[in-house]
Amino acid sequence: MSFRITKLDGIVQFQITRPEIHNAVNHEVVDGFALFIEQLAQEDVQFGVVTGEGDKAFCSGGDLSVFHSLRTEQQALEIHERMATLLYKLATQPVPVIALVNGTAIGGGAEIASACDYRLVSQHARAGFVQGTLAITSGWGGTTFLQLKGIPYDKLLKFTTEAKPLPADELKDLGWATSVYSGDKWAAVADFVKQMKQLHPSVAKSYKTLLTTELRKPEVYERVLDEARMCAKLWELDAHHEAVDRFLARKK
Ligand SMILES: CC[C@H](C(=O)O)C(=O)SCCNC(=O)CCNC(=O)[C@H](O)C(C)(C)COP(=O)(O)OP(=O)(O)OC[C@H]1O[C@@H](n2cnc3c(N)ncnc32)[C@H](O)[C@@H]1OP(=O)(O)O
Repeated sequence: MSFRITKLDGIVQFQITRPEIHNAVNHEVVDGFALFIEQLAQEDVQFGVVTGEGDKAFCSGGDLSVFHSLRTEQQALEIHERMATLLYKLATQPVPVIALVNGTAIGGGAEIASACDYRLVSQHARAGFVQGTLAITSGWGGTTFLQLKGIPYDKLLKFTTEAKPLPADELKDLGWATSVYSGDKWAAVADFVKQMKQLHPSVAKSYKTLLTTELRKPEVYERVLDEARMCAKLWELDAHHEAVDRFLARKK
């Protein structure tokens, strides 16, 4: 199985369990995300956590060996619209979700973390929208989420266009990392939620609902779908397919 969902003490955890390929997202992980979002709707759930197995990678984005078989704009649009819709649902459902960025978060992996409410980033982790190195753009809503969450326009434009992973301290300066931790990731989560968990679950859910009023407007979901459409349009071009070919052939 490419993911694991566990529930303990009011916290539902979603872990990508593909450490051998830096927790890249395949179709099974996408299906797992849909299940995770369903489980967040249970009455006794206070927080969600998304993380990657191991200590090297949170998620390295779409699995290039799987998604490389998608050649046309229409073929790419299907998976991008599905993932963008799931991340929009994650961002707008009432339960606060923590991205426990235990390692490299790049491409769609950085978009997944961007859709979460908090980003708890390991001191050794790096994160970036590297899609540009493959001649495409973010396609799962990540840029829209970050703009709506208040990352300054010029900083966000540079962060996306440079397509370069940043270290934890720069992610904090950017306003992407909520906080930076060192040591055990689960202890970091426990410490982060300690005070909030002492209050009635309705408090955290109500404040998230209040603060996502803008995000929940229909025109924002349309913007997220436009982001998927933009990526799919670039996906079809030779520049993208040649870049992925180079990545997959680099060790041969
Ligand atoms: C809208 C989202 C968008 C989309 O899906 O359309 C994307 O997310 S595009 C994909 C963006 N992600 C990438 O471009 C990352 C590609 N991977 C890397 O740059 C590196 O693997 C890195 C930096 C994650 C780790 O580098 P390192 O040198 O430490 O390790 P290796 O490169 O040797 O990786 C080990 C092993 O994992 C495979 N791998 C890693 N990431 C992916 C991936 N995203 N898809 C498929 N396979 C991946 C890598 O090929 C190695 O496999 P091996 O068989 O050992 O060569």
